[in-house]
Amino acid sequence: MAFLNKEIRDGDNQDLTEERRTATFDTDKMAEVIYGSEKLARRRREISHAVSRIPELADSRPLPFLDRFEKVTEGTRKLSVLDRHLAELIDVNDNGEALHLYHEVMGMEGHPLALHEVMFVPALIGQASDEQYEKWLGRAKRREIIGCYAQTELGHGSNLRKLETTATYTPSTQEFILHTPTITALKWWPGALGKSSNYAVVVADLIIKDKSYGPHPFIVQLRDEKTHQPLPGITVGDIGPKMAFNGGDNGYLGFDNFRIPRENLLNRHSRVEADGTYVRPPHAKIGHSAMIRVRSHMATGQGWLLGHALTIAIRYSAVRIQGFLEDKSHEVKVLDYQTQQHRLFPAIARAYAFIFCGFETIRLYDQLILDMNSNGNTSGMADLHALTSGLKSVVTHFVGQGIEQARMACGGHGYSMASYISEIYGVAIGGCTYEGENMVMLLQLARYLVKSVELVKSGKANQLGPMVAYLAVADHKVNLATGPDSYVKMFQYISKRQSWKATEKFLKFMENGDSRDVAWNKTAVELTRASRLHTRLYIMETFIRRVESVTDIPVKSALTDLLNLHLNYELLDVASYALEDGFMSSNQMDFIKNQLYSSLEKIRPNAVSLVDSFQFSDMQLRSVLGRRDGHVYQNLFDWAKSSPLNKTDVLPSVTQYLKPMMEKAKL
Ligand SMILES: CC/C=C\C/C=C\C/C=C\C/C=C\C/C=C\C/C=C\CCCCC(=O)SCCNC(=O)CCNC(=O)[C@H](O)C(C)(C)COP(=O)(O)OP(=O)(O)OC[C@H]1O[C@@H](n2cnc3c(N)ncnc32)[C@H](O)[C@@H]1OP(=O)(O)O
Ligand SMILES: Cc1cc2nc3c(=O)[nH]c(=O)nc-3n(C[C@H](O)[C@H](O)[C@H](O)COP(=O)(O)OP(=O)(O)OC[C@H]3O[C@@H](n4cnc5c(N)ncnc54)[C@H](O)[C@@H]3O)c2cc1C
Repeated sequence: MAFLNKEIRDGDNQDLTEERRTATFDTDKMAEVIYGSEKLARRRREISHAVSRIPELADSRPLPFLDRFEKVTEGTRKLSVLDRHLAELIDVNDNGEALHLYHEVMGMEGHPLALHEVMFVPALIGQASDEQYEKWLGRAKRREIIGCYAQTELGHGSNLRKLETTATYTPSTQEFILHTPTITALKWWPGALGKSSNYAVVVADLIIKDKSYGPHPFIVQLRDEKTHQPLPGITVGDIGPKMAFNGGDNGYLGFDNFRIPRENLLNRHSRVEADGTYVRPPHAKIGHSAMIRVRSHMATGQGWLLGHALTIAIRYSAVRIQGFLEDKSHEVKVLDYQTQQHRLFPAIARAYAFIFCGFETIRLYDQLILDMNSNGNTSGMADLHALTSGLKSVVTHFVGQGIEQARMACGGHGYSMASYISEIYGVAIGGCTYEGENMVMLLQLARYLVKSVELVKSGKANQLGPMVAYLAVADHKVNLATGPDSYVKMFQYISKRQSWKATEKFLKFMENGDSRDVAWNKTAVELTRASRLHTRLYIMETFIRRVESVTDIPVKSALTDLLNLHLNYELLDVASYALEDGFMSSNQMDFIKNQLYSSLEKIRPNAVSLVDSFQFSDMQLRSVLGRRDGHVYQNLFDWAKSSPLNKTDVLPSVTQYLKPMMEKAKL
């Protein structure tokens, strides 16, 4: 018999199988929606299956038991095995397949190529001229060279204009001299810089004839291509252990008057002529394109990370039996508790929402690149910068929260590395910092919102882009019972009110004599609130659009339940903004709460199937609690027994220190 949930197998934990039997939709069809196409969803399954038949690609031991050195070695070993099998496993020209293969095999703890694919190659694609393409891109794509993206310094990350590494042009030799003038100018943090990369895109302050032209990207060789030794004038190394990503070698880098040829300034958009004449780019911030790209991809990537943690927590919650409801002779699955559902189901809805929203943002990014490359049109940059700044901040924050709730939802075992949730958490919350610290990026979006409100105030509402048009719309009372559009209208009211209030507060400080920067700082918390609300509205709208476009009726129906939960949960979370001026009534508040509780009940039978639809393999999850077959307890015991501490019954530390202490106490 064919089941709708495709994870059902003989011999699985019965409680989990029972959950899977109640699915109202086909999990393969849901996976098509999650991954955007039938082909990618199917290929993911095929690739996972093919990987499982190559024993060398398996982790040699559970990763939590490896020390840092072993993690780096293990990641590199697997990369070399992958390299031999790449063409048989995937279509190497298909990014979706490649991304899945790397996640499956390499996990999320970092590896030598992590930044090569994510930033080095994209920076070349976005910033290199045709000649530079010719010289570097092929080599990079074939991985003859391995690169990273070295921008952040020990003393500066957020404020790019103050990067201290200099690239001084010398017309007599037609070279740039890269130099690290102070300790704070050391590049610090770049992924895969410390030990793996032999090249980097280095962002440095361009100086010509004593004049600074601000940060520019240069391609720089760091190590000898044969020996891998750092070149003379280069100091490079690993920055040490981190909260997560410990299979990766985030690094430091210093230059001692290191010379590179003039052609190494990535000069698709701006260049320096032989005589030192500077040719400006068409848009001042076009050099930031590699960052915009990663920010555009983050919502989807982070949604998947949240999906990992929830797959573990939901499956485990169906297997974990504890406490009673009505029948005192049978303990229940912890998934039956309303508090457990409230902890986990809204996060499932967010994971789906972030993935869908991310796809839409990636399309906007791809369109911008097309426009820039085909006709030099950079007009979409400001909009996309504002949007992705807000999105990366809101999504990473909520994903962190959601993963932490997933951990707590697994009780004591969630705290064990056997759950693997702490690793997922460490990786995900890195996103709150990298690609722009969240507060800093929220304030970037706020600049855009304030400007938009100022346009409306000065009678130029017709110049507003579509995403902020609501800032000029007159207020109307909303009947929430009429469906998703009414929730959007209520959210628009809240978001608009906050943007206006924050802008007016900011303007008032200036009227009272504060400088723009001081007034901005005094309003900053209110401004970040406006940015969050605007971004949550965008996420809500994209979720609605995606669900409306689904054609498979059972899938659409299950997604509609998730969407309704999302709408009610989101509105409840921000209701105080509309309650304080009476725009929302207390009856409406009760309505939202009741809708939310009834959504939890509706979703309950599909909970396991909604996370199964992510189709993460056991290898990818690396979690004893989240195993597909639900056989948690025996495997937890086996996992614990494999701890290196259990190799002997009596540890040398006991013999050497503990026993003498105990013996002394006896005297
Ligand atoms: C294919 C897969 C891709 C990605 C993977 C995605 C997700 C991963 C998900 C899961 C992870 C799983 C595994 C992880 C594996 C690997 C890890 C992956 C990636 C890690 C990479 C990390 C790399 C880095 O962190 S690189 C360093 C990043 N650094 C920053 O982001 C610095 C932040 N600061 C800034 O960007 C700028 O300083 C600033 C934007 C804050 C200000 O810029 P600037 O000083 O230049 O501007 P101002 O003068 O203040 O403003 C003038 C106006 O210019 C506007 N502006 C600024 N920037 C832009 C822009 N880019 N475009 C357009 N306009 C811009 C600004 O708003 C001002 O406008 P106004 O009109 O005057 O208001
Ligand atoms: C896992 C990881 C991977 C990374 N990979 C790379 C990489 O590959 N390449 C690379 O170049 N870099 C990388 N980075 C560095 C990262 O991009 C920076 O750390 C990040 O941009 C934050 O900058 P910062 O460290 O200077 O933070 P800071 O700016 O020092 O932040 C400290 C505090 O100051 C606040 N703050 C700073 N400025 C303002 C402001 N104007 N207004 C209000 N508050 C402010 C922040 O909100 C924060 O609370 C990585 C970082 C991590 C954690």
